[in-house]
Amino acid sequence: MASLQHSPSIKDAKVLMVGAGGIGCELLKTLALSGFPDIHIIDMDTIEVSNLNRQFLFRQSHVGQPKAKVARDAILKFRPHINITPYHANVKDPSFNVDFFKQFNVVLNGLDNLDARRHVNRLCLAADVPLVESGTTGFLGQVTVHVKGKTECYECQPKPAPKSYPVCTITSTPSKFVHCIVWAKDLLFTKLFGDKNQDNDLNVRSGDVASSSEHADDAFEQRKDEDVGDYGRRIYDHVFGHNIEVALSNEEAWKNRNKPRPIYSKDVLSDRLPQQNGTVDRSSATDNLSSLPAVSAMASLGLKNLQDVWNLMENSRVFLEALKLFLVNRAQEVGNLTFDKDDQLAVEFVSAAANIRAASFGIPLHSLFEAKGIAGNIVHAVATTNAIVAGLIVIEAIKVLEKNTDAYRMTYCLEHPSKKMLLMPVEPFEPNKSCYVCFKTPLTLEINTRRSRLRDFVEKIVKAKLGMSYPLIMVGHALLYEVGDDLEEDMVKNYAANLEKVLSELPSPVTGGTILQVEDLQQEFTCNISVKHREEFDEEKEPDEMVLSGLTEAPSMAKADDHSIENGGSTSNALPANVTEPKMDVEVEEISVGTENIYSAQKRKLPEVSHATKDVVSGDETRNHKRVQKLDDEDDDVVVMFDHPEVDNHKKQRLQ
Ligand SMILES: Nc1ncnc2c1ncn2[C@@H]1O[C@H](COP(=O)(O)OP(=O)(O)OP(=O)(O)O)[C@@H](O)[C@H]1O
Ligand SMILES: [Zn+2]
Repeated sequence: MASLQHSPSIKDAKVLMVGAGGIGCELLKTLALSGFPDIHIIDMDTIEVSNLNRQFLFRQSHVGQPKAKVARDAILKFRPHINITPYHANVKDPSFNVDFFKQFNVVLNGLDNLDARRHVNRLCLAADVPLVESGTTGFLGQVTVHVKGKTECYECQPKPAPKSYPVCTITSTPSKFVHCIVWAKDLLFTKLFGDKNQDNDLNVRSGDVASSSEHADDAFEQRKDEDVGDYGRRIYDHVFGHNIEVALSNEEAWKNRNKPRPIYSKDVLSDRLPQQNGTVDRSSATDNLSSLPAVSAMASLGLKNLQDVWNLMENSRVFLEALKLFLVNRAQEVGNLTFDKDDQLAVEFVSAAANIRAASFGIPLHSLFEAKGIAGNIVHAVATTNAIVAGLIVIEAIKVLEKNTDAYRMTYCLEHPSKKMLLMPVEPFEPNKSCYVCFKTPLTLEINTRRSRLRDFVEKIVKAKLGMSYPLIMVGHALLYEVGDDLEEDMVKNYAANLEKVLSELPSPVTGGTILQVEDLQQEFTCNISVKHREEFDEEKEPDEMVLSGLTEAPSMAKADDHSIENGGSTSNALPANVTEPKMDVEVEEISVGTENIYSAQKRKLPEVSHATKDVVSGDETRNHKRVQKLDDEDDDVVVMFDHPEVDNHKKQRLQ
């Protein structure tokens, strides 16, 4: 340590850390102990109780305070002379522009989402500052080095979309518990407590049956003077009873499938539910009651163990109680809620609804603990992996500062030693010549230029696919659209009018053969898009009526050919927990990282085994490349499957 602290590369270094969560806390500690004198930290979060088990710089008393600032204060207690500058902010904030990034010798990411990672990647490229990128999920982890022109950038390799499911599986023919969870979370929860204007496929589709949507839409509105308890039962009967009956009336759909069973509240629950544990009957809510703090349905009902699998009656009671608590105690949030795995009442509602639906479709029921894991795409964090990854980040950062290019390694942390190795170092890849980010390779967009509006293009392509926040769109020298605070009023009006025009009717028409230049002013990132006019699109397969190709984005692991719904985490792009432990092979399926977690698993050929690897393996190279692969979820449980040389059979392990 002493020798490190005197290393000139460290002594003069100014580094930027993005993210002060699981990896970030470990990283800041390791940087401080290694002698880094000037550290800037950006983190947009405040501390939550659930962070305390592994984000060891934080204590109970810090809950609610900004992570970046508390992390700094904790470090200064034992390294008072270090310069630590905290920013409680989103790294996408415009003040963190290219000039801001240029002041650093290296940027170190400890983030938990793809969006922020892509943003930092682009700023590092624009500012020409090396980036050390990282991520962990459970025991798996990864650290990669990205130096402009020398190694691949963060976006050179495909990042698969979060797992998604065909809409009809979710709405009509669930066969796994995860399908019920997605239905409860993305459709029912959103319909009842979220944005009412959002498209919602909640109602059961049934080919021959005349759509009951008229009836259905009314069903979700609480009627004037309707008691909240009665409303809950009506919703229950509608979604678990009526909708299933509608679905069943389409005989054709059930020829080769097990028929679901309609469930009505009167068959499961007695008319009068006993009040437990002193629960107030809030069905006749008063203003006083609406000021009660957020509550838990299971607590009201005296259900204590998260790991118990509740029966249909218990789930039904939790469902009704949770619905009531939302409407009475959290009325102000209703209409704006999105599912959040850290929102206890939301988890209770979703878990109960998913279980009732599972009961209807003959799918095994699950505990709230398991349901939460599936709904939140949770792979439980392992503090040790974060510590190892943080150490590896610092090792790579030092190599970057010393410009020791040949020594750069991407390192994968594995769950089980293979040939006695838990860490797999690999030489970095060269930049990918077809990368639209670092190689500026043009993209191609198929679109109906006579039907799609500029707004569709901006929302669905520029923002959603290209990850741009402050876009500017040009054809030749003509500006079609831009955002910014300093725009003149008539420009703002022009751009607003352009947004509503179809592409071919813009002042500078966009038609087949047009090259659109799209730029993000903050990221200083430009890409060219070659437009191809296409008349027809497949409603199911291409619902956006736009097909962008040339992106380094892998297809979703689920059937990518179907209109689908994701089981995306609320804030992250974490994979569902079905990531397999690598098998020794000649390929690596790279784990790129999503939350503090890993989100992508792409097959890629490894170059020669790095020297470091050879050393550890004592010469036996050929079998020592790792392959990490994501399985299709054949199981309802959150499982990790291992295919390991030392273990003959696949071994399933439930996540703890
Ligand atoms: N755009 C962003 N700007 C700044 N900080 C970000 C951004 N996106 C994510 N972060 C930060 O990255 C950190 C990631 O840490 P981590 O993966 O441990 O997540 P967490 O939110 O602390 O924990 P968990 O998700 O498990 O509850 C978080 O502290 C989060 O605030
Ligand atoms: Zn690239």
